[in-house]
Amino acid sequence: MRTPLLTFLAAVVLVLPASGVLPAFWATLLNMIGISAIVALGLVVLTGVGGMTSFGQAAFVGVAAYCSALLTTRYGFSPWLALPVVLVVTSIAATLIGLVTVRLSGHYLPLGTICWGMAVYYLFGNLDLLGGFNGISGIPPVSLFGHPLLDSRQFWPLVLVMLGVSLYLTRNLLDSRAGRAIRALRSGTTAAEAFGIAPARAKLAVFIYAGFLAGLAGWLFAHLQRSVTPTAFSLNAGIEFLLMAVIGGSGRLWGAVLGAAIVVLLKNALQDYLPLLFGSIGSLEVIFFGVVLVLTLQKAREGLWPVLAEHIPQRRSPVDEIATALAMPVRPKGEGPFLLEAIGINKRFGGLVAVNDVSFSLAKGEILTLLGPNGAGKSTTFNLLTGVLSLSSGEVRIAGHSVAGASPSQIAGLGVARTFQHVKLVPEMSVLENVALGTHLRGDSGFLRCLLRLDRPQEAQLLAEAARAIRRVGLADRIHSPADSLSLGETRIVEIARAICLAPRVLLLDEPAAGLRKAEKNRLAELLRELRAEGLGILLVEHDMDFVMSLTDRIVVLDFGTRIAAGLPDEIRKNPRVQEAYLGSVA
Ligand SMILES: Nc1ncnc2c1ncn2[C@@H]1O[C@H](COP(=O)(O)OP(=O)(O)OP(=O)(O)O)[C@@H](O)[C@H]1O
Repeated sequence: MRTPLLTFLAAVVLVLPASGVLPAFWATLLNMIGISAIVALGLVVLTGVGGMTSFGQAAFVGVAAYCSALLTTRYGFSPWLALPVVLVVTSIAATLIGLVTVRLSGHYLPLGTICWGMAVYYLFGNLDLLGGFNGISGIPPVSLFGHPLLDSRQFWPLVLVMLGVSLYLTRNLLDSRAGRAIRALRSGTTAAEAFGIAPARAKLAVFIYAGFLAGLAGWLFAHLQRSVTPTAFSLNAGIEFLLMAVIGGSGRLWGAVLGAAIVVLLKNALQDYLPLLFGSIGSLEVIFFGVVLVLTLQKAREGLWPVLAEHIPQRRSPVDEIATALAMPVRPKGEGPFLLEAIGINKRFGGLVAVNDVSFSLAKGEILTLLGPNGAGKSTTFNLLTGVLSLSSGEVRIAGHSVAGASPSQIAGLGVARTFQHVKLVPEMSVLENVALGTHLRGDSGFLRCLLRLDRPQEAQLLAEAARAIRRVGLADRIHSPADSLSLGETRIVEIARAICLAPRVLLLDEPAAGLRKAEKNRLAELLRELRAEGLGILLVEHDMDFVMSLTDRIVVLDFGTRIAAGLPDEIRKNPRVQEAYLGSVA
């Protein structure tokens, strides 16, 4: 039922305008919706998924439109020949601007995009080569099979095909290893980096992709309008594009199309009717859009598409259970008897010494616990071992190799996986997708391969590996649940499954039993014993003494950042200094 209906609708949308039945005015509106939706799609990925708010996308549309206008009017290029040049030029412009922009964070990022959005607009208006504020006219039409697309009705199928291609590529991207990496960045970079994702590279790639889509839209715009002026690419236009993504649903593909349709149609209606009500006061629609934006953010924070999508049955592709297992990662061979060594490590925060000359080592097939009262320096030690914090002095060695100055991604690459005291999952991603982030370093499908869907065999392997880890930790019935629907205990277990997916040699678990019920703790202890038997070294921070004492091989106790004791569980239990500092305080 669904497929014939969709086919019928698609045929109507494609054929009706092109057949000439639809008035040219409506065909023009359809074209503007399609072109705007392509720009908004870029913003769906950049802002909605990647968390980078940009008010400046209209500048890239303008760069592309002016580039095509120049090439076709001055240098005799055909529009089709100009297209690849336009896309390359826009992507280069996005790379150069992106290199500066993606380093910004917080409110500096949107402010930065406003600045370069305005700068590019004034550049268009002031360059004689580009015709100043009069722009460039006489742009030739695009021809298809020898027929020039002179009329907006003839142009529509071209816009529709380009929109379809953009939707297809973007869908491929989001449903892939590269897409997961981008989605992980929205909840901060710490967890993403811990699994080998390089945030700066992922952000730049998204920025260029959004610029590329804006470039495609700019080319279409130039050859639909057949003239370009700076006004079409002003900051106002940039704000409208962002509005489309937000109103439609900034993280959703179809939200871009819905948002573009709403904003284009509303703008057209407002420009017709507001002057009748208020006289010819200019740009009143901007105020109206402001009100719509505030209402959307209050009533449907995720935009309107998710509200509609609730009524559309979701199709979920099953995990390919028989996908071949991933190869074990090739890592530098271990030197010496220990997987992990902390040698006299220190961390100072201003005048506070959080970790003071602490040393310990972790062997293969061993569980070592770091004990200590609140504020003793355990989490800081974890962050020093994993490269999240830099050492004030001392040395960390992984499998005998010093990791001085290494980033969290590089340390993860050496086989160190971790969980977090404050769970760091991506709330809107499913358990499967969250756990699959742990496989990131075990795949190599890049941005382009993912865009073109050439990553399918490897993607099936990555997802199958994630599904195996989820089954192993006992959460198979929650595999497709969104992470934000889980209990605290379940989220901790999901973090462990994600860590296992890295195929680690060293596993660092920060309070894994917090929030777990008795039966869940027993299952977790069983799992950790299994992992130890497989040769992993496990470093544990945990306050639950029964859990620790039944499981751990050795204990190191910290107090005020200093190591006050180390030994077997029984020795630690009897140590008076420990009882005073820690066990005494919890007894
Ligand atoms: N980024 C930071 N800047 C300044 N001080 C910090 C920072 N991170 C931790 N500290 C301080 O370092 C000390 C050790 O903190 P840490 O979180 O490592 O303790 P912990 O043993 O993990 O405690 P808990 O069990 O409560 O998590 C504390 O006094 C804390 O306030």
